[in-house]
Amino acid sequence: MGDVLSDDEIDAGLPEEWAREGDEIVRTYEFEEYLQGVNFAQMVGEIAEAQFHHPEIVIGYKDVEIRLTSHEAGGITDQDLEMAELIETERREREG
Ligand SMILES: C[C@H](O)[C@H](O)[C@H]1CNC2=NC(N)=NC(=O)C2=N1
Repeated sequence: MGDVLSDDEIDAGLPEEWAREGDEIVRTYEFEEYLQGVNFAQMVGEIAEAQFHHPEIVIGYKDVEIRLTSHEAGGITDQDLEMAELIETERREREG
């Protein structure tokens, strides 16, 4: 578990489309079908288990909100930024 990052480090490392909200980074993904969102949430969960770093996942009708923070560190760390990058990469690969 890394240390909590500075505002500048967070701004520099935040992937495109992600936003910072206090001690969390967040992105909401839109889908055409409900089950596409459910499957996406499963993918995120698998990445989280592999990284042992777990986001909050809120599945809506045709969207999924992902919120990341490092609970033990008490803020945003490299693990959160890395998780966001992994989610982005995996989603791009699956979208083709
Ligand atoms: C005991 C503690 O829950 C574990 O070390 C892991 C599990 N997954 C985690 N996930 C997140 N987001 N933050 C943590 O601090 C964290 N800690």
